[in-house]
Amino acid sequence: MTEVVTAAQMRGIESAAIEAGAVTGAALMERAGAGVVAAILRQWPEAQSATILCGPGNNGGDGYVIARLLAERWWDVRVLGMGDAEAMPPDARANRAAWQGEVAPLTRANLEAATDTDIVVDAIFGTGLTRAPAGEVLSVLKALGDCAAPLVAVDAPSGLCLDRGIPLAREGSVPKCDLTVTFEVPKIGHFIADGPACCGALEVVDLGLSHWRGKLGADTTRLIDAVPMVPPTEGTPHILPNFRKKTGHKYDNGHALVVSGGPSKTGAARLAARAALRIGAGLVTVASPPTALAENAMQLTAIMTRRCGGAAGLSEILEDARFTALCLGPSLGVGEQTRAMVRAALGPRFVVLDADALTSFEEDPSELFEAIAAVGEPERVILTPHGGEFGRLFPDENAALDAGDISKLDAVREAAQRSGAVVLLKGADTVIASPDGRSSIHAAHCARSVPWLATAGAGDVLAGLIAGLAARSDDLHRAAADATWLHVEAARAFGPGLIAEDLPEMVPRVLRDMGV
Ligand SMILES: NC(=O)C1=CN([C@@H]2O[C@H](COP(=O)(O)OP(=O)(O)OC[C@H]3O[C@@H](n4cnc5c(N)ncnc54)[C@H](O)[C@@H]3O)[C@@H](O)[C@H]2O)[C@H](O)CC1
Ligand SMILES: [K+]
Repeated sequence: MTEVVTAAQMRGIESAAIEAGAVTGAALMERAGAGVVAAILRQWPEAQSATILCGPGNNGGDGYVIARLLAERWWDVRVLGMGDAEAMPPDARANRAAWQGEVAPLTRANLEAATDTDIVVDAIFGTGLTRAPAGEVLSVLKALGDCAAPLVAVDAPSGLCLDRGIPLAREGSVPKCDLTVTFEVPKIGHFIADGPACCGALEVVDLGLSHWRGKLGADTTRLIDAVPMVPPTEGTPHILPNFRKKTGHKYDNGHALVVSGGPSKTGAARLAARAALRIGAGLVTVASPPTALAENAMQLTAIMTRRCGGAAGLSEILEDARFTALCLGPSLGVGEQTRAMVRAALGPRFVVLDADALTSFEEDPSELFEAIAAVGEPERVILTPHGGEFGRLFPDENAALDAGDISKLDAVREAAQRSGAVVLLKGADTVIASPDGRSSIHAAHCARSVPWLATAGAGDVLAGLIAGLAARSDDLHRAAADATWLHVEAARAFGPGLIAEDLPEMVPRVLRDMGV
């Protein structure tokens, strides 16, 4: 998995390399600019003219490099520059001085006059954005949304906070780009909240700063799946998750238990159970209330059924230590009976709590967190809320997230600390955090965008995939990350028209295509 960093971490990586004498800032700026030019030429081979918008810092410096390199290829290049050249940082100033053409002021009027351009390059702000854009530059950022020409962002669409993935100024102030070319390592803001929609396609230029790799610390956020490097590497660069089953007995691949709701509320459990079996749990059993046993049994074959009378019945079933993972919550009903079942479920096995198992603790989330703490074994429980359920369990973190004070990543990290559980907050951007400090982000955007995955029952399937992978795993966070990736891959493999029932059926094809 690729690491993703904050703007501050990126500045640290860059300055450590320069201070160590491994590279000069000027050389980095040249590599950065050349990487953007290569990406533009690859994406728009017919283009011949560009308008480059350069800011007052090193992001602008990259812009002047891009202008020079495109002009050397006989492109018709126009530069709009911001700020006083003398006030720019040294490498940016040098590249501005090396630009032989004119630099017109970066104004909305000058941008709107540039109608005859094939490409617009946004090199206004990158990792150094410290405050909300205002005045003329804000006006320019808003006008960029109306540009007819393709828009390429250097490092970031200007105005986007690279830690939170939200605009630093008011809504509408971050241009929606067609391509964002970032450097060395992608940043968190490229993948969460509004980041993916503003960035468009994302490419990463390797600046050759290898010294930092593997040294960022265990709490560095991981990206589930990788974005293409520039130039593209051989083969598909995505992760090959831990999908291979163990050879041997079916019990060597674990036994997952999925708890069903009552009569006419049983479909969610069967969806989760089928997903768990397809992803490779050795055995899967649906624990069903006696009144729904016939309904479940009539619709299950490879999946077994067990009569389960409430919390006491569940405790009895779980005396069998061969159950290695449990999924509880989908269509279970909200109330004390579900709370009691959650208390019965927590123990020496992986437990996936979803849907009603979460909402049942809305009145007093601390009751759930105390029950999790009482298990005593770390990272045994995962909570898989959508946005609404997250707000019910973690109102403080949710309020700070809504206010834009913290990122989705930080909100989920705090939720993991508060609850003592792995927390997976669903969305087109899914964030997973563990109490041990690990965190992962998955962004289903651009080529991996699957709007048709927003369909009834898809969440039940995700819970089942996690339970199925956890049943034969010793790492719940990893199981959740792999399941999240597979869930999107299955939806991509099916395409539009998908319903939740299709998802487990696509798992074999995805596994086959991966060479599992
Ligand atoms: N990371 C790397 O390895 C490399 C990065 N490069 C590029 O450099 C920028 C970061 O440069 P920096 O000078 O630190 O910051 P910016 O250019 O993003 O902006 C700083 C500049 O802008 C002013 N400023 C900040 N916010 C505002 C605002 N709201 N309104 C007006 N002005 C603002 C601030 O005061 C500074 O003057 C990185 O993104 C890369 O593109 C290297 O070139 C290559 C290696
Ligand atoms: K930019």
